[in-house]
Amino acid sequence: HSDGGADRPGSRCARDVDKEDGGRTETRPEKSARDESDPNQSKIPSLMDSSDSDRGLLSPQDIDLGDQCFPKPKCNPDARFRSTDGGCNNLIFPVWGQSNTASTRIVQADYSDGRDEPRKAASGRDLPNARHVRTTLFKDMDRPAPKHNLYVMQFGQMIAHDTELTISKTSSNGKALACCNPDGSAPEVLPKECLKIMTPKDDPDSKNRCLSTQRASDTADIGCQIKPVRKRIGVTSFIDASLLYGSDDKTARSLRTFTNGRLRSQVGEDGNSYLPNVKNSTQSCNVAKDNTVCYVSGDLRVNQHPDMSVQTISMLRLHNTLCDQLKIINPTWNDERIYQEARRLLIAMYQHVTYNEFVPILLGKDYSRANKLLPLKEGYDLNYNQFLNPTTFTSFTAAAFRSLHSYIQGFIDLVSEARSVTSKMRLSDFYIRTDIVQRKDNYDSFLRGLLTQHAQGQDQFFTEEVSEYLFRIPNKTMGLDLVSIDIERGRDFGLPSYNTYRKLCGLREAKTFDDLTDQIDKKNVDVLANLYENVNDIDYYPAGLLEKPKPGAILGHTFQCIIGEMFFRWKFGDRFYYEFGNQTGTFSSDQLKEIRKTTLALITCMTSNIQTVQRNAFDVPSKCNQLVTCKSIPKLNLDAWKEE
Ligand code: HEM
Ligand SMILES: [Ca+2]
Repeated sequence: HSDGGADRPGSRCARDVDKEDGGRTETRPEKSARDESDPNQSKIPSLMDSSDSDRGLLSPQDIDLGDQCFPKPKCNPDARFRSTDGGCNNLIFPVWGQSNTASTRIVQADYSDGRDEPRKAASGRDLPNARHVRTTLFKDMDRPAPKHNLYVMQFGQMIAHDTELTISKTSSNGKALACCNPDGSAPEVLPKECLKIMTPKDDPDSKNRCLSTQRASDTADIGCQIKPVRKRIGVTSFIDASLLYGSDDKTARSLRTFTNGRLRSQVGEDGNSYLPNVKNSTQSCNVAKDNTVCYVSGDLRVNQHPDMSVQTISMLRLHNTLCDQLKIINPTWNDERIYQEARRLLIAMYQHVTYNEFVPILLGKDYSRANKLLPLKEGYDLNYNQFLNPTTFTSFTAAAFRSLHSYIQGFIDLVSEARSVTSKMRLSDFYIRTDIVQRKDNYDSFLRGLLTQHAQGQDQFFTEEVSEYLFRIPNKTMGLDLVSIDIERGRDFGLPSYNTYRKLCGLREAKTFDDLTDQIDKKNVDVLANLYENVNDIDYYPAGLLEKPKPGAILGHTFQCIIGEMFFRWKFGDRFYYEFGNQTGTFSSDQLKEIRKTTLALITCMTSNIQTVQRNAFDVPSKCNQLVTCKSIPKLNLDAWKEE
């Protein structure tokens, strides 16, 4: 394949707007794309005309219905730092975004019994088998993203883990619930707390293979009788690095050294620092010995695969580096002060990369700008909105954001400083086995791989490493199917059908299958018409994935709209968002100026031994995005943190 048009040898490189001239030059590579006529410019729901009540937005009372299931925390309105569990971020609705509460919705749930039973077809029959939908529509094809690297995937997964953790249902005696037999076969009768993902009977390859997993725990499981149920959420909703620091005080304390603000770490053979080891590796990782390397951090998914660990270790090193620098600048600061200041700065840097570099890739730069998602170039943003609920909502987490599972590569490159691939790692050989991360210089090689290897494209193809071999254990040939889980998870979460999201996002309601061809290729519409009885039956996740990407974006209309809405709420609904003025957590204007220098390239250089990096660290290196030395990447001057 070839790279994106602007990168062709001989063509002039488009000037990089944000990182080189402060955004004042308006010559953008997407300009021609933007000019293509798009009759349905999508807007995020929060910015749409609120008099258009037919779109199905949940009423304000319904939005915080879940709050009544949880005690209100007592708040200190003057606190300068975020709480660990996210509570009290909103001083009127202090439960919003707090961990161990419930996720919210923006449209009404669709459960067949109005309470918690998965949706049915309009006819009253069962919806099509999720595995059948998956194998029909979402096969494996090597179609790399033209320009974006695997870091886009990895950074996205970090945000996913930062903002949502589904809690699994347990059996009625509170014990862990097994949905499949130990040998991987399907039980005679599936427990009712399990997702109904069956292998079709006529599928010879997967006879009696069990693809089920637990349903998500909800408010009824903790004795709160609201209807429809809300799904529980195990982490803080905010983009606040809870995956590094923890989402509750006990976890947060267990990760600290209580000396000079630093987080606990272990030193690898190469003399660099890594996340600390979990006590019994065999319980948390798929390894034979208790002392094998296997990590702990603020989120228990840290060992899901090596790149997830690498990403979290990068955050750990950033925190500890900031602590060391702040200590030198302010020698009198105690442990608590350094910890909180470093945490606050790290979150600000991470939010800046998120809104300045990551969000425009997903949603398109023009769309991001038009919907107020891009950071300001200077000065404070004064648009904190205390009535905007930042709690992670279900259509985002159970459908739209998961579509990035399409970006996953099945074989992960380890790459040398000269940018040659030194080895390829099969993803399913390393699920929950991260002990290779700190062998030799693998950490740097994984990181260079994230920077250099193309992601898979955002399309209807998924690597079988996730759709056939998810969590495959060594020596076993089969695994789970993440895409079937995603489809069935949407039903578990009570997501209404695709048509609801079309309306919400300003598209015409489809009365017939043919009406879908405004967003979805006719060929795929025909497949949908074969799978589903009625146009109102179609699940949101598969249909959203089939939508044609919007100009300059990697997502189609309704995923752009839903993901846009979520990032809008995480920004304007987060009182501690780094650009806000007039808040208790506001940075000084000198500090804000420094924070805005942050780039993913800088963070990468600060947290590794990599010598060279491309400036646009979410794009593969190319003629227009050449490797430069880390020394030449602009740095933050922390003198702005010196206290008189
Ligand atoms: C190798 C990479 C990845 C693997 C192996 C992976 C695997 C998984 C698994 C096993 C789940 C739980 C599924 C369920 O039971 O419902 C999940 C959930 C999820 N994933 Fe991924 N994922 C990866 C990357 C990503 C990326 C790149 C994104 C987005 C940018 C993402 C977004 C999500 C979201 C939002 C959830 C729901 C979280 C929750 O509800 O707890 N994942 N993923
Ligand atoms: Ca969080």
